[in-house]
Amino acid sequence: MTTTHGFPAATILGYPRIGPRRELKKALEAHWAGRLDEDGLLFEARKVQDRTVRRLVQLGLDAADSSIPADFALYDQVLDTTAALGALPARFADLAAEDGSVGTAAYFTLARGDGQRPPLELTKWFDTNYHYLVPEIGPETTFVAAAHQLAGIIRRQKDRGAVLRPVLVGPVTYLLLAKAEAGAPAGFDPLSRIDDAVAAYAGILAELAEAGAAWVQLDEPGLVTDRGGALAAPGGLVERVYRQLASVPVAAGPQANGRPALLVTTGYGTAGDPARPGQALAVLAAAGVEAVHADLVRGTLPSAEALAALGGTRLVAGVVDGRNVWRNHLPASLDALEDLQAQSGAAVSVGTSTSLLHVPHDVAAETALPAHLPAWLAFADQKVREVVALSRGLAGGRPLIAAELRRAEAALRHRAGFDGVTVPAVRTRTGALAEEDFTRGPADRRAGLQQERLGLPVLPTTTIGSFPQTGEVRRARAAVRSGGISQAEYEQFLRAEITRVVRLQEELGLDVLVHGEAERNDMVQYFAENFDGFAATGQGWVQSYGSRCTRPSILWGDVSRPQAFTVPWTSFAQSLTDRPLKGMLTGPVTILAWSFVRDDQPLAETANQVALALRDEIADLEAAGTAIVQVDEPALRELLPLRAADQPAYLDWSVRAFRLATAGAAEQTQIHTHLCYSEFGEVIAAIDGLDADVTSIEAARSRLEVVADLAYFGFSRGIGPGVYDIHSPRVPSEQEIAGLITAALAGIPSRQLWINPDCGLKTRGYAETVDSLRHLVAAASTVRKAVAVSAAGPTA
Ligand SMILES: Nc1nc2c(c(=O)[nH]1)N[C@@H](CNc1ccc(C(=O)N[C@@H](CCC(=O)N[C@@H](CCC(=O)N[C@@H](CCC(=O)O)C(=O)O)C(=O)O)C(=O)O)cc1)CN2
Ligand code: MET
Ligand SMILES: [Zn+2]
Repeated sequence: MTTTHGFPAATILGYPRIGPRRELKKALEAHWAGRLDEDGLLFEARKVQDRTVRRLVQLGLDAADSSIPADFALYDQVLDTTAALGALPARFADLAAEDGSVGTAAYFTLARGDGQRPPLELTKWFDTNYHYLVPEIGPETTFVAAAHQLAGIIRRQKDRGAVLRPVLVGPVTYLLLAKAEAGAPAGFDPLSRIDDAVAAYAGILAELAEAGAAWVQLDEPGLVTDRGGALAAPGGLVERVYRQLASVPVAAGPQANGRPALLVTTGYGTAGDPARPGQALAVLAAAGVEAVHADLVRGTLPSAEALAALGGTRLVAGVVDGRNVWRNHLPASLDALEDLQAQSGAAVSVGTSTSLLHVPHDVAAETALPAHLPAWLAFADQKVREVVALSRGLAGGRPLIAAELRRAEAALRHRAGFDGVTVPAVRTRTGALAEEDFTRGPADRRAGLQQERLGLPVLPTTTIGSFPQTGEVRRARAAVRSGGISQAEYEQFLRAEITRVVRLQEELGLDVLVHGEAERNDMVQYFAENFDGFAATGQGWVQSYGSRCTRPSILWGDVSRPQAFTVPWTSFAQSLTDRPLKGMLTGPVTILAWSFVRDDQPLAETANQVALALRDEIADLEAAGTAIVQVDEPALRELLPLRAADQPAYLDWSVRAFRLATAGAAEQTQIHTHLCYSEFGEVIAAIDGLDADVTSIEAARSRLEVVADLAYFGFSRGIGPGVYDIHSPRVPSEQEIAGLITAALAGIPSRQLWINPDCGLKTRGYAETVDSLRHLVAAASTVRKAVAVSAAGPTA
């Protein structure tokens, strides 16, 4: 399959790392729990690597021609790059070995902290549900060439007969994703360290060439953002960086004193200036890079002019979607590839739009999907086959893959005409929506009516919804799935669990209670399982961060809600207590963000269908007497387009979908929402636009920075900035929480302020949860007294 420049005709940017049966997840968690030593962990990790190489060869990639990426991060690929560069923040400086390299134990300390030192911060990888560890770069950060782990993998695979292509985050994206290390001078920009970083990358390239790598893949998705895109203009930073890296001659092997050939990838959008598609690729080509990749699913086709400018540089055309699970329309992809080939003059390889990290392993592992669905789908393994087929068709002509083209065409035709894909009743309903369906009465009038109904104290305390999902809860769910216990026994178990959680909250003295969400495997999957138009997978695990995975559901058809499903649990919980208890739903945007969504209609249309399904559930909760309903939107910020120009349209439809879900509620019904996993300062106007009566926001880690943004904006509704960081087992003291509440009161009037944790408690254990909530309630009570005194002060 090797052609000019020695680059393979078919490749993928990356492959799921967690293993088809989550082998790596299990090994990691056993290692962290002390049940598996480091050698045992690395042994398991190598097994997953070897299996990946074997499987990819089976699927049609070539083990000897660099078409298989060495993309084997134990925790996160950005952390791998931090480790290869030895770029440790000062608080972890002692973890580096003498040559600056980072061993396995140190690697996990960076990822997870060690009790005294907080770990690197986790944040969203572009607009996905994958989270990376944020590099912390200061004026003094050292950069070394210490890609020993990666070089070791390349050597070991070479001994086994495979020449793999090592993958690193490229230098520009690495520094764009970094934040300034604490203590750096105000305004310090990590990108100002680019020359030092590039020198280290050059050393890493030499190290990898010596280990036997013929090609190295540098991922530069940062170039598809506004900031990174501007750097890719002709004569800009990107050109300078790659000119420098490419200035060393290509030569692989021990003592070759050269570098591997370079593939620079640009997934998740259009690199460079979106008005000049392909220009950034031409810039990279001019700098001397041997191959460039374009995302042709999210990104735009390069212009003819840009293609002509590629010269001898190979184009890897990312036509197979790395982020969704729909079977590729192979005939259309082949048309696009043939056009590209004709226009560029240079050679075109076939690839994926991004790494396949975002999709599950294999459709064939699914045994319980509805019968019509498997033929419409492509998970990672099927996508590899698509890439290989397209590359054969491109090189050898259509007749060579006639059968594949026919099957793809037939599957897509079947999908387009299938019953549940277009449900007239659903269409009629969305077609008849009017402006009033998106609007409630004035917020201040609602607030008055709600307070009359609820009679809450000032600074009311509540939690975000879930209580710890203990092993017992998960085991009960696994048991009912496998038939070990009956449905009735499972429900009995859940009622006992709910009763315990309600009693605990009463004992703690919380003002607004929750039922604890014990019946939910995941806050999105649970809803998908109860809506029509969705399917859930059995083995479709996708890495979210570190060892944590989710099974995104597949939204394949028109969505509706056949019957109430949260009402029985909420009503049962409410029947146990006189305090108000929140109904708990996941919002439309988050349901879309964390599922694989149909690609045959605009997201906005699908969002309205999901919103109406939720609206029906809210109506049933109200009918059952529920006074407060929370509709979580933790992923509102996640789907925000990477380019500022695309953001207003997104914020418009996403906010409207939330309003459609909630605006049917009576004015006396208090609507809450919850947001987390992001900085929210920049979308406060949209949060205000949600028109929820009360909004809880993650804030504890940033010491309530969001309060200043809220005050500046003049946010006028109920607001609960988190005062307890639930992402760590640490128990905050009463004084610490009281301090945060007092700080919040500096920007938020007491009548608006709610007291709550940052997020749900499902990942925590009971011991720390109970102590922390005790401190939270006590702190609220102390500050409440102070507020009452000062309010009474002047007039008394
Ligand atoms: N969808 C989604 N995306 C999200 C979040 C989220 O909560 N949901 N939170 C943010 C952070 N991401 C996260 C992602 C996953 C987890 C997480 O805890 N995942 C669990 C799985 C949760 C789950 O689906 N559990 C199922 C299945 C659990 C399971 O593995 N069961 C065993 C058997 C049970 C046993 O014996 O323990 C099996 O099937 O093999 C259940 O409870 O029913 C894990 O990786 O371990 C946490 C945060 C952002 N994105
Ligand atoms: N209600 C949900 C919970 O408490 C909200 C989580 S946001 C990721 O778990
Ligand atoms: Zn949350």
